[in-house]
Amino acid sequence: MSAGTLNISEIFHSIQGESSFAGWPCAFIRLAGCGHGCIGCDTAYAEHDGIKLGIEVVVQRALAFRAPLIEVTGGEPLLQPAVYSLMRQLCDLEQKVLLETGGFLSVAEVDCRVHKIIDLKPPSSGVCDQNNPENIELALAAVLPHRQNFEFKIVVASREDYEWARALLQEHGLMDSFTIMMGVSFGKLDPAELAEWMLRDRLRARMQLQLHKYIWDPCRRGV
Ligand SMILES: C[S@@+](CC[C@H](N)C(=O)[O-])C[C@H]1O[C@@H](n2cnc3c(N)ncnc32)[C@H](O)[C@@H]1O
Ligand SMILES: Nc1nc2[nH]cc(C(=O)O)c2c(=O)[nH]1
Ligand code: SF4
Ligand SMILES: [Mg+2]
Repeated sequence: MSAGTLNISEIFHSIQGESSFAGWPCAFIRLAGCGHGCIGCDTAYAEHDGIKLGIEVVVQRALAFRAPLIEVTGGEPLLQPAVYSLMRQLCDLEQKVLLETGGFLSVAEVDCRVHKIIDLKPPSSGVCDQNNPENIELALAAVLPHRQNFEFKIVVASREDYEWARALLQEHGLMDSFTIMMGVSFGKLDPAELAEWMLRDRLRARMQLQLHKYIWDPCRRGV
């Protein structure tokens, strides 16, 4: 693909279902392709090739929704070199840009204005050993105001995952400095269980449910 082209799975307008921005109307740019292979990924369809679009077309289609947020997600967006220019151009156009990334690639080259929502994959994902430690280092080294553009998300499917997450968060002191979102792997863990674990431990983290899966059919694409 040429430097200014992106492989796009879908561009859609929905209610932001995840992260500390949940509930806001949001334009989504879902890039195609990943290959990371998380067990339980709910977006396997994005693995397959999408349509090739120039950055300027992607920008115009996203802006056309006139939403307060634009989220770049996937698949794994950071696998495509042109995504960095896309996010920079959206920021230059005064857009509030969110990035959803799987945590295995460094966010070092992402524009500091982008709000980075970085997954920390737990043992049940099967890719726990591929979490990139540089992303925690970058977050801890960041100074205000850019430090507030780091957010971490952990999607748990078991008590083992939860205890792994609690230990990791405590080891790096992440709960003292960053928004930590914790959610359940959809249908695999009762949200009430996670809630009770978090309350009992007085975990300084925020629980999320994937709002869009309660508004629409949980398997529906484009929402
Ligand atoms: C589909 S991924 C795409 C962006 C990026 N590849 C990543 O993993 O963050 C977006 C978010 O959906 C979450 N997710 C994927 N499958 C899920 C599931 N079955 N239940 C709950 N969240 C899920 C991921 O953990 C991630 O936070
Ligand atoms: N409504 C809605 N909100 C989302 N937040 C993150 C999503 C994702 O798939 O990255 C997502 C999604 O797929 N839909
Ligand atoms: S990194 Fe994200 S898109 Fe890729 S398999 Fe994992 S959850 Fe799915
Ligand atoms: Mg999704």
